[in-house]
Amino acid sequence: MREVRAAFRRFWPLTRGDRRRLAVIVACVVVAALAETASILLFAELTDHALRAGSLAAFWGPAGAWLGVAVLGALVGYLGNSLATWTAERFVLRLRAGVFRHVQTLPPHFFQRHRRGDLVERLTGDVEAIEQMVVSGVVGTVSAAFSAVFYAAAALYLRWDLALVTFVLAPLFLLAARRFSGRIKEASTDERAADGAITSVVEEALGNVVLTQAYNRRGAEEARLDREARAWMRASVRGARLSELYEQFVEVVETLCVLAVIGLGVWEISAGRMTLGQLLAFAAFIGYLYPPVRSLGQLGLTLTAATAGARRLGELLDARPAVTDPAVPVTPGPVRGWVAFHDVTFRYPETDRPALDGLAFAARPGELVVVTGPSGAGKSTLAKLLTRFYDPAAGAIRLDGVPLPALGLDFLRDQVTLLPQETLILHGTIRENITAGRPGASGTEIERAARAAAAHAFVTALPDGYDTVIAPGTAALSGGQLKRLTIARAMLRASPVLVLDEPTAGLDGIAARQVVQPLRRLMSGRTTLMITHDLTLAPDADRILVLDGGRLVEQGTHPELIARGGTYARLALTGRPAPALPG
Ligand SMILES: Nc1ncnc2c1ncn2[C@@H]1O[C@H](COP(=O)(O)OP(=O)(O)OP(=O)(O)O)[C@@H](O)[C@H]1O
Repeated sequence: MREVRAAFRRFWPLTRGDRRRLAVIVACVVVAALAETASILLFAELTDHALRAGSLAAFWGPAGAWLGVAVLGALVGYLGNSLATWTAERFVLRLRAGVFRHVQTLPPHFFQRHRRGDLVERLTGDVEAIEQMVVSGVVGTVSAAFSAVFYAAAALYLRWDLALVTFVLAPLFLLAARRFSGRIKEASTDERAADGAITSVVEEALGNVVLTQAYNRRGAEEARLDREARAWMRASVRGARLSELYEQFVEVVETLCVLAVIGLGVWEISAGRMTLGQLLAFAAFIGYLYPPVRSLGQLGLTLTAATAGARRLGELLDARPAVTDPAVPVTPGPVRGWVAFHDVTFRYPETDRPALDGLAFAARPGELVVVTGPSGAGKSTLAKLLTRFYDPAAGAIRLDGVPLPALGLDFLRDQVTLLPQETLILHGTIRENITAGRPGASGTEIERAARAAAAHAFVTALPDGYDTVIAPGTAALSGGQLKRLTIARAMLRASPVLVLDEPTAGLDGIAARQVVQPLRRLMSGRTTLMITHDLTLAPDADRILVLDGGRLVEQGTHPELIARGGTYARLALTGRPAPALPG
């Protein structure tokens, strides 16, 4: 119950803006319950005055009133339910948008540590589970509570002594619900986790379809899905069985209660202390009273099941972004592109070895700095720090003399364009893919960027030209062509600093050569940090940094470093790092 309260406290504020609507829903629910109560009392009147007496004259009055009450109940029922659905969906919309907004700010290591399918499940299934608790849960509780109170009051009004007997039995339902809730929660936690695992397996298998087929791993993937699907099936069947068991148990208890009332009633009628109409109405109230009491018990079960989703969503919301915007960002004039690393040390969360250790260098506006070194040296980490995915643990990074954390994040990322290792393609047209660099760019600007990226010719050769729809993993274009589209996208950005992470990675010799000219055009006039193992462009560099184990081990121009005969010379000549020294 403590967990339910905590989850409720966390997510209830999201109903702000809809509270008045919730009040209207509650009012509708109350009026509907009142109408139901009135119709049962009218039924008693009809039985006693019209039916038993066989009097048509006594029929019209209560019949008309009953019809009126039924129409009123139908109207408010419709209004209340429509409003409740609308409010519940709005809640889901708001919650999902909020969680999605938060997830988008999380650092790269968060996404490496969580399976994507599981995150998808949290943003879909778990979000809906919380709605069940917060909106539908509240409306359901209020509706059940008011109905129970009205029916109980009417039963007391008809026969207080009989009513008290039936009330004594009501807590049985709540006791039963309590007994079942722990086990149902366990089953639904397992079910939610298994849902996430299934989505992950399907997502991963579809993403890796080439590996699956080429290495004959279809059987293994099917077995993986089967394992997760069976876990889901077990949890789902267990949950359904428990709910069904609870339902049936409650059904029997309810029958017992109704029989007890009828038995007592027959006795009362035989003694002349009760009319048939009263007994029928009384039995109807009992029949009506137990379902809301039962749903109050059931609600406890729904709530405990929803806390499983709330906990999973809470984990997402509790993950903190690695960097935040400054309260009052510095807004410098036009950035020229001075980049300086001052003794920068950085360690990824939960690792003990620094990925960068005391790194210091500077780049002047328009300079090309090539960063090379063996795998795992910290090169990509340097790119992540300059684009501020993380802040250094020690030291500082400055852009035009301003420490990066003092600049607004959006501003910084407008100044520093990152071309990451992977060719990132959006689902959309080629035009949309290029304009992602600068939304609102004109057709002429797009074409100019595409020409500079040597992409215009192959794009216009496509039947749909710039309107060709492409998607991640598309086969419509080659790896080199897609790379040139991403260069065109970067070209559109008027940013003074450029970070290229392995721009020729994954391209063969010819494709790599085809991107060299576009890259030169892209780099011209911009301060560029090019991270690469491919040293084709190294002779153009104003400076080459050689990293190893997170440290800067050599620095200089191509001829200087070749003459020195160290790590760089070995990398340039053999493409391989120097062998590690023994000891
Ligand atoms: N998200 C992460 N969590 C923990 N450690 C990480 C993470 N990313 C990188 N590392 C570690 O940091 C070190 C530097 O990694 P980095 O990716 O910067 O190397 P790199 O020089 O770019 O390598 P490569 O040339 O293979 O791309 C490595 O030891 C790596 O294992």
